[in-house]
Amino acid sequence: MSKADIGLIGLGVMGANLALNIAEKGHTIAVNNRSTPKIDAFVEQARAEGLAERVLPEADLAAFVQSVKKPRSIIIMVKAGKPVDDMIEQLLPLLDEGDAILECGNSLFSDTQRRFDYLKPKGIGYLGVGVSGGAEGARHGPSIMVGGSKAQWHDAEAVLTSIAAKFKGEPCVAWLGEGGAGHFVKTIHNGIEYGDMQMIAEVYGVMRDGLGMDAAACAGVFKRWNEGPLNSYLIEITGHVLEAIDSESDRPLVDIILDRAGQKGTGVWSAIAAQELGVPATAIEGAVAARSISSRKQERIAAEALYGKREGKVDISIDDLEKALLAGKIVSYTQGFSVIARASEEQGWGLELATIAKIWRAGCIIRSRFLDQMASAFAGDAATNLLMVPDFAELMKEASPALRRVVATGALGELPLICLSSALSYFDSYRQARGTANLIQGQRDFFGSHGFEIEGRGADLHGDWPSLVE
Ligand SMILES: NC(=O)C1=CN([C@@H]2O[C@H](COP(=O)(O)OP(=O)(O)OC[C@H]3O[C@@H](n4cnc5c(N)ncnc54)[C@H](OP(=O)(O)O)[C@@H]3O)[C@@H](O)[C@H]2O)C=CC1
Ligand SMILES: O=C(CO)[C@H](O)[C@H](O)COP(=O)(O)O
Repeated sequence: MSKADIGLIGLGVMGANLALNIAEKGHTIAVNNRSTPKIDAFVEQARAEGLAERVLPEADLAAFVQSVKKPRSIIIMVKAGKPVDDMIEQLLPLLDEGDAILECGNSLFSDTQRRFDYLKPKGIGYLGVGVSGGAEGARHGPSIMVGGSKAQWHDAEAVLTSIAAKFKGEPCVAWLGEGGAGHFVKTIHNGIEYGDMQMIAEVYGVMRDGLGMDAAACAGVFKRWNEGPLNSYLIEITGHVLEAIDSESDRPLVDIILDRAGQKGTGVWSAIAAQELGVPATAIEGAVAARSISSRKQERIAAEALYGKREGKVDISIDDLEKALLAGKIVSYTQGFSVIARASEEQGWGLELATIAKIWRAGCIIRSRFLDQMASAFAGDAATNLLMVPDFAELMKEASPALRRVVATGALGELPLICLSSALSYFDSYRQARGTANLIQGQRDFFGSHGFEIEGRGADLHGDWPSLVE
């Protein structure tokens, strides 16, 4: 084979599937992986899929780089963090000016920005590319969020567009902004994914523990919901997860999976970014906290023994649960998009919320019917807070009473709804013209002379507080 159109390093779950996708779309691809058995397994897979003639496997990194056409585009799809920096250092002496690295893992956006700045003076282009859709998405069409220099994007555009998911023919890929913009948007995508998953799990908890429904009955509800306004990939797979039976025990698989959620970092990064930007993202924060609580299994066992096991049924309709999920989701997406909008202002990225909603409509884990509505809403309205966009305000007016009933029922029925309840509290705080921070300002001035404002009298005023010293 002559030189490959593009190179890819890291044949794990995502890299292998992305490479097959690229080959399937007619591009020749050189591949490399740290451990060679993965290269052999990949070649076998490519052969089985009739794509071997477009694949150029190279176990030696220098030979791999040499096997790619100049100016080279090299995708890195390895574990995020230090492995990416190590890989860049290994590649640097092998690359020529004008070559580009496309880093497609879940990297922290500030790492991407640092790498971009480090490589620029060396004449090496760097794109930080967020890829979502899991193994299936990578193989058949992911959603792709690109950050970096626009010129570099133009060089990679044809390949990335060819492999991206399509929504009614429109490719779910876009250049979003300079430096770390793509990875920032991917991080918030994952934060929203955390919120969606947690709210779904909470509603499942109400069905299982509060309504006494078995896994099959819950599966039936999620399948039905997937036909309505909640239609989405995550609702769809929830139905499948709930109906799976473990062949060894003949029990629903979900009933024997340990209730301890893993997390690799993007949820936490989303929550940290939101806090640093001063944008409330209570749904994402609640979802991250819920995963952390879930991981403390032994503590929870001890606490249940101390406080007693909750028991008994609650009185809530399936219809209310569906609407509560919809309202919670609106709040969570409102928060996620607000974080993106604020970060864009601070970083000068010029991110377009409508474009982001559009490229999330297919391919990614949070794809849903709802995102199409959101893309139209952002396209037609300057508002960055979805709760103020007329269509979503109508939806919220209709669905929020159900969210309130579900949260109240959960509180009285001792069912944990950390994400749904924080979404409701955000909504109630956001729509309250006169809040309670007046008291906080009074307290701050009392103990620290921090000052407060009185309308018509000006800012930085102080109270004549009593001394508590005896
Ligand atoms: N799985 C998913 O659903 C998604 C994952 N991602 C992100 O994509 C990236 C890859 O994930 P995924 O494919 O799931 O991971 P896997 O665990 O399946 O594969 C990890 C890959 O990284 C390589 N690797 C790890 N450490 C090093 C190192 N120090 N030097 C060189 N290579 C190294 C591994 O090589 P070796 O075989 O030698 O160990 C392997 O090829 C991550 O950033 C992940 O967060 C993004 C979207 C979805
Ligand atoms: O990026 C992804 C999906 O969009 C990955 O699947 C990611 O690993 C999910 O995050 P976590 O492992 O923390 O649940």
